[in-house]
Amino acid sequence: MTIPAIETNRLTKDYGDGRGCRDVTLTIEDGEAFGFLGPNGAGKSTIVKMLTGLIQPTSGKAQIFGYASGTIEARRRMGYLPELFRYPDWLTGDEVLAFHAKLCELDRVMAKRRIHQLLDEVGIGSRGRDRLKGYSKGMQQRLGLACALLGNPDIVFLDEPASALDPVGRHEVRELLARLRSQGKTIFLNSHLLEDVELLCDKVALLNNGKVLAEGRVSEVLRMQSNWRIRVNGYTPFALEKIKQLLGVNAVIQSGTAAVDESVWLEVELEDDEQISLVNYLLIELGLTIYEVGKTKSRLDEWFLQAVSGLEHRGERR
Ligand SMILES: Nc1ncnc2c1ncn2[C@@H]1O[C@H](COP(=O)(O)OP(=O)(O)OP(=O)(O)O)[C@@H](O)[C@H]1O
Repeated sequence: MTIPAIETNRLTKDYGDGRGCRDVTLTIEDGEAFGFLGPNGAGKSTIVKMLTGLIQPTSGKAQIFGYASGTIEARRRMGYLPELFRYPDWLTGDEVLAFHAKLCELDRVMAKRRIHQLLDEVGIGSRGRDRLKGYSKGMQQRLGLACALLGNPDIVFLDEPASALDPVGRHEVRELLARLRSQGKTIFLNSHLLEDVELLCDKVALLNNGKVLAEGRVSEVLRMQSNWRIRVNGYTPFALEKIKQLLGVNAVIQSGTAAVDESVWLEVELEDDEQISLVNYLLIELGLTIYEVGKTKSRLDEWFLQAVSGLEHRGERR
């Protein structure tokens, strides 16, 4: 049996007034990409800090590849990009990385090679020779990511790695994380960018008020919902009835007014993605013209919103 990359058992941090997190039990296997979701203040960073050994749990246990979190053996296996960090702005990117290379005990030749390679991978390149005071927020974030990867860790903890990035930077980080995943690294990703989590992660857990509210494999969560928007011309209520009849109650039109010869949007909730080709076929058979077909939005969004809707949560919207 292989040892899980991360295992927690009733992990608890009590900051007083019910803040922190309670009884969090998780298992993340070696090589899995895990997305940790939750509203602001849910306790995500608190858990990452306990897993990386930056703070001590009030009770419960956490292990990294079988080693107690916070021990040198556990820390040797991990890289960490904190949510909020600041390097001295008089240093250059190269110098920040060289300092971290010393902390990782890389020898000089290896350090030089790794620094060069990582600066390229995170898109900083030759600007590694510039002082940080000239870096944008996005560049500082990429440098943080390079620091986290310097020691070639088996697990990377990433707390909002794309928060300061523009869409291009976000796309690049997504690609970088996908590469890490294909190299067999374990990724623990705290993120509010659900689309990124949906694309990258194997498993997700949703934290609310310090407790795990729901968890599962992303493929299972996504299989639960399949919402599509279809822009059609020639829609009639008869078409809707026919689709409902043939596909069952899960196919519903949520919006769209009947207006022959004008295009309208149909919102269709299906049992699974496989049904969309049948819906398209039926619409064409019924004489409608299809202009556009697409999923409504990140479906992890819907899972998240449904799971937390109606629940109280601390944080900004109290
Ligand atoms: N050092 C601390 N002392 C006291 N309370 C704290 C401390 N750190 C965090 N908290 C509280 O614990 C709760 C969880 O905070 P945490 O930062 O872990 O949430 P989060 O899910 O990471 O939020 P966000 O998505 O906004 O980053 C919050 O109510 C926060 O105010």
